[in-house]
Amino acid sequence: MSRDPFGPRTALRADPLLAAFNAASMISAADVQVARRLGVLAHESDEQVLLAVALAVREVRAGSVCVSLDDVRTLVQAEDDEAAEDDTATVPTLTDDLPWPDPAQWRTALAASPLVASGVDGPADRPVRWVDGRLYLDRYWRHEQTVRTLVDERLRSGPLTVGSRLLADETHRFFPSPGDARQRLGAAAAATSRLTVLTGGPGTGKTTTVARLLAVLQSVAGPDLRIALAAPTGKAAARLQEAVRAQVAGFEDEQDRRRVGEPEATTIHRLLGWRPGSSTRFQHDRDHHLPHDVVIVDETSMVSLPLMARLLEALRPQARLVLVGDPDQLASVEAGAVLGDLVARPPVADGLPATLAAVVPADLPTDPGALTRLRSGVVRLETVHRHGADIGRLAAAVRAGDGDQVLEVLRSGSAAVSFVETAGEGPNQTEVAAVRQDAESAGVELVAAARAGDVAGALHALDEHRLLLAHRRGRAGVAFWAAQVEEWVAEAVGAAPGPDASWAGSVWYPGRPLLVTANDRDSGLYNGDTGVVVADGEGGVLAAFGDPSQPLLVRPHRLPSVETVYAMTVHRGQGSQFQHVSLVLPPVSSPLLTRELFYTAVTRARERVRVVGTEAAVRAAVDRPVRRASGLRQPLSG
Ligand SMILES: Nc1ncnc2c1ncn2[C@@H]1O[C@H](COP(=O)(O)OP(=O)(O)OP(=O)(O)O)[C@@H](O)[C@H]1O
Repeated sequence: MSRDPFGPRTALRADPLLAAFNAASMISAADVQVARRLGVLAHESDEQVLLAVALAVREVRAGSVCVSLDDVRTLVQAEDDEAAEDDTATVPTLTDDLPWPDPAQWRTALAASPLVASGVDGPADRPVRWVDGRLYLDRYWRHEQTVRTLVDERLRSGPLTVGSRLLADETHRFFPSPGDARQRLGAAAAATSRLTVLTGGPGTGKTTTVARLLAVLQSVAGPDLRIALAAPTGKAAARLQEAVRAQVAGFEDEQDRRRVGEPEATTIHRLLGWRPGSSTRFQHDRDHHLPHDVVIVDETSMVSLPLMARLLEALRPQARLVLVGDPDQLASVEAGAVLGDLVARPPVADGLPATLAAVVPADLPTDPGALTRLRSGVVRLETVHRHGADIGRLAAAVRAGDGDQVLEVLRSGSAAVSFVETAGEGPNQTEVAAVRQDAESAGVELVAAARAGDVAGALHALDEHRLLLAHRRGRAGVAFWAAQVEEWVAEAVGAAPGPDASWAGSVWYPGRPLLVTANDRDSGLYNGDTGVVVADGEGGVLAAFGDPSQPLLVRPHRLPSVETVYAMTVHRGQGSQFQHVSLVLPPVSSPLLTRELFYTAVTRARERVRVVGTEAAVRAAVDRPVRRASGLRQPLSG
């Protein structure tokens, strides 16, 4: 990539080695500055060391916990990089042409540097740490060590005592059918282990398992267990609470309903006692434990390494922790992919399969991989209960990284999955016709319901079709496409019978789809919530959010900051589902085009997903799993 030598992305006065990597976009000017400043403080001027530090800073910015020198030449990801927000950013591909230091010399220089603490037991006061071929900013090393140590302690601490017979009866009572084996196993694991990781794709019954698990736990280890439900975002917490309460209300036995009550869910930050002004210190910490006996976290894929470290520290050692999520989705915006790491790491304890064999012997997995993961407390739900087998097949092929299979499903002519194969990198007007049709018909329905004051109808119409993009800006970004959809809808609504001209010019026009962009406790709205402006029947308007059967209604002047949402990024869509999804892929060169992005996007669809782009873009996405470097997946040497 050519670079303006005086532009803001160019590091001035950089040493030749750092300058070469900066010029190739492998490290930013800010990465170079941090490395240089640390070098000055520690009296380190060896350019090889400073380059490694700059790469470590860059990697944390891109979501990794450390930089692995073995993999560094193939590093290409810039998942949530500021620079990658618009679609002019490209994947750096020049890695082999760069003046890489000799690997052996590089390692020797790092191990001997006064800037670097070498090994697990190296000095505690150095800003950078070198362990098993990985270089960490020391703060991230400490977060990782906290997670490793506390997770291992939980897994090694032996089973919790509960009556095996009662547990077997209760798991079978709540998960009665033969097809519920994994859900039974998950519930039994959560009752006996201090750490359970419950994973599965969309619609595999994770939330259902959580709700029934609450009843099982109260029955076998209660009755008055203090249980916390939490999620990384306010929106995810609100959804969890709603889904769990709906499940509990459906329990047949009144005693079960009473035992579980009406659980509240909150954000992890609020659970830990967030202190305004500090993102790292909480009221509950290693010295002031949470009072809960059970903590269940949903959407754990979005939890960063630092936050997971704080949560683990704040738990009482004897409490049960259940982490629920889909590790194949996009990881947290901040560094780390803890859920994925916990699923992939080698087991540190043996006991759980034997404990569970005494409770649910017929439900133990026979597949060796699943049995190995069970030793780390991991139970994966595999059966998809929602309809949409073709979307499931597509998602499975994406997870498996099988580009041929992905294209076969996309081209299969299925009613649920379609592929608009574009001639160029962006779709032309003809290629975009089907997206336009869906966006228009959803928009017309939305406006009609909103004008009629039909809140439930408007909220249903809001989730009818969603256009998802990788980028915020640029030709393949949200800003461009949202304006396009708004224009289409305005034209379609203008042509529809009976438009109501009295709203013309108002920003609060009925049918305006809203995205909340800040948390607001007063109104009960969270960053990421979507809603719609509806007529109140008295000449005014209300904004409606949430569950169509129990909507939250807010007067416009009480709203926190909102945007119009005719399209959104896949990141924004994470945690939500829509009837129909259209995904417009960015160019092959986009660093955001990854397997996780593609998987997250297609699994947002309940009924139908349409992918718009080139075959090359589909293959590139499937071939590029985001590799967030971390040491959690490897055992420590010595
Ligand atoms: N054992 C089961 N038998 C039959 N239906 C089930 C079972 N478990 C869950 N379901 C149903 O499957 C659907 C999806 O379940 P649930 O919402 O719990 O999945 P999930 O994994 O949490 O999905 P998502 O991640 O999309 O929120 C629900 O309609 C639920 O009632």
